[in-house]
Amino acid sequence: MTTSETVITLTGLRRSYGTGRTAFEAVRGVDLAVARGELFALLGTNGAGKTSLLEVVEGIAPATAGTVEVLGHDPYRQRHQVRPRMGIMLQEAGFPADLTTAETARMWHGTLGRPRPVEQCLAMVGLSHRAGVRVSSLSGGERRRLDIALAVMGRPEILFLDEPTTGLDPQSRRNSWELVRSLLAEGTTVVLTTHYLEEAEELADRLAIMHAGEIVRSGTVADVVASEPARIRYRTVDTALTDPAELAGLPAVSATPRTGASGVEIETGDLQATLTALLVRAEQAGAVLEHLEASPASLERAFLTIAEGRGADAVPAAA
Ligand SMILES: Nc1ncnc2c1ncn2[C@@H]1O[C@H](COP(=O)(O)OP(=O)(O)OP(=O)(O)O)[C@@H](O)[C@H]1O
Repeated sequence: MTTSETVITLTGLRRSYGTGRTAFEAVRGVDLAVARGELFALLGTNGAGKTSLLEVVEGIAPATAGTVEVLGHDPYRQRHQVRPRMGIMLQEAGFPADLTTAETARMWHGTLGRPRPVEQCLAMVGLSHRAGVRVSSLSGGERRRLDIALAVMGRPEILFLDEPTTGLDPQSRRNSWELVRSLLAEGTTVVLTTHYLEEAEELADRLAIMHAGEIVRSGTVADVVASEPARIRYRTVDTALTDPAELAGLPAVSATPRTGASGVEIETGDLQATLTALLVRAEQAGAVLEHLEASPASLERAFLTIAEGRGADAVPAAA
C-alpha cells in the first residue's frame, strides 16, 4: 500500500565519471521522490544514466553534486545505517562459481540481520529443485532468479531491481512479477529499471523516462501516455489528402502532419474526431487511403519519441 511518506528524495543530483577534459556527466540534475510502498520504474535508452543514478541511490557511489536521501540518511556517507534496510539486485552479480545454489544463499544469509530462511527464498524464485547444483551450472535465467532471492532475503524496506527479468523466459518473468507484487503487498518499496515496457505497465505505480542523463517524462503510466498524441498513417495519391496545410485543418491535429515517401502521418489529441473527419474527406474526394493505421497513444510510443530525440522538451517531468 502506498503512503505519502517519502523514502527516497533526490535533488539536483549529478554524477560524473572522470575529471577535467575527459569528464563525462552521466546524470545531469535529477529531482525525484519515491513514496513508501510504491513501485517506481526507471526507464530509458541504453546509456541514459539509469544505473549511474541507481548506484548513487544505493550508496555504492557518491553524487558529484546535489543531494540524495534514503530512509532519512545519506546512503553513501551513512551506508551502515541504510544498507541493512535495502535489498539490491545489480545488473550483473558475481557469484563464486564453485559453490552450490544453497551454499551461496546460506553464505549471504549469514551476513544479514533478520533474514528469511534460505529454503523460503529459493522457493520464492522457483529454485528449490536447483539447491544442490553449482552456480556455474545454473542457466543465465536461473542465476538472475538467484540474484532476486538474495536481494529479498534480508526483508528489505526498499528493494532495488536493476533489469531483474533480462534473460528470463516469459513464464519466469511472470513469476517474478508475482513475487514483486507479493512484496509490494507486504509494504516493500521497489525501484525497478527495465527495458521491458510491458513490465513497467504491469507493475509501476509511477515511472520516469531518462534520456541523456535527465528525466524527460514522469508520472503514472496514464500520465505519461496522455502526454503522447495518437497517430494516423496512410498512403494515398489524392493530393488534397497529402497536403500538410489542408490536413492541419482537421480537428484535434496536434502538430503539422508529416508527408513523405513512407506516406502521411498525422498526430492527434482526439483520435476518433480526427479519423472521422479524415474518412469523411476521403469519402467526399473518392480517395482510397491505403495501409490505413490508427494507433492510440502508448508507453512504447512515448518511449520511442524520446529515444528518437523528439520528446525531450515536449512535456516537463513532474516527479
Ligand atoms: N565507469 C564509467 N566511466 C565512464 N563512463 C561511464 C562509466 N559507467 C558508465 N558510463 C557512461 O555513463 C553513461 C550512462 O551509463 P549507465 O550505465 O548509467 O546507463 P544505463 O541507462 O544504465 O544504460 P543501460 O540501459 O545500457 O544499462 C553511458 O554513456 C556510459 O558509457
